[in-house]
Amino acid sequence: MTKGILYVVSGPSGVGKSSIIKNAMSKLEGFSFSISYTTRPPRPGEKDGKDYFFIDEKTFDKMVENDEFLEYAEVHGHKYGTSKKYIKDKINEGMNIVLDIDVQGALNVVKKMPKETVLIFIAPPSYSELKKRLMNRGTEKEKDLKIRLADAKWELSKINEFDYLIVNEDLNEAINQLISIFIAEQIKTERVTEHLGKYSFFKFEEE
Ligand SMILES: Nc1nc2c(ncn2[C@@H]2O[C@H](COP(=O)(O)OP(=O)(O)O)[C@@H](O)[C@H]2O)c(=O)[nH]1
Ligand SMILES: Nc1ncnc2c1ncn2[C@@H]1O[C@H](COP(=O)(O)OP(=O)(O)O)[C@@H](O)[C@H]1O
Repeated sequence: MTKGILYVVSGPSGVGKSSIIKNAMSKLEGFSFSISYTTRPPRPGEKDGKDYFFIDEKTFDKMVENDEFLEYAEVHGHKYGTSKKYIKDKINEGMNIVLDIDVQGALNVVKKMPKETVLIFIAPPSYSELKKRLMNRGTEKEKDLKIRLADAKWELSKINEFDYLIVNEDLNEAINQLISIFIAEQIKTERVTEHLGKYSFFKFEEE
């Protein structure tokens, strides 16, 4: 069975990660989104089990204790974690997984699963545009907005550790670029040659 690929998408808050991922995934089959656990309160319109699994601090700490996270981190003042079981099961079933996690989480995932992981960074065209998008989204209070913008500086300093960089200026172009990465990674020679059993050309036989 062909193993799935772990596509890890990171970038500052408000850059457009969710918008790009949702759109790209709606156009492809064989991709599954990893729903994280978080202690952050839900925003209006967010649903438990769809956007996140919303849990309290005690439950989160218990999950850490039970080693249930592939990675977890504190981001913008709240805790977030990726389910280890979900990732391992899906990858082994051959499903491609998309993660929307922060930079610390991304760098931890690639350490744990280097062969399966592809790191994709989404950057804003400018810092002022990032600020504008976050303000327009209107989901954060002044204090949380400031934290997210301050954290963006550190996140942007880690771009060079990523395999791909998408600058989200035009949303449609960014979506197409993400889809291109998804597809190109599937046909990398090293991945394809591992699973050539069904193709006869590899045996150089005359038909
Ligand atoms: N390390 C880690 N980061 C996560 C996880 N889930 C979400 N995040 C990140 O946490 C940050 C905050 O996410 P969220 O609260 O949805 O706010 P938003 O980025 O402003 O939409 C983002 O950078 C997410 O990518 C996770 O399981 N692990
Ligand atoms: N290319 C773009 N141009 C203008 N606005 C955008 C673009 N991409 C996303 N947005 C808007 O920016 C805001 C933040 O996007 P979102 O997907 O929530 O970001 P993230 O998941 O990275 O926090 C949303 O209001 C979204 O509609």
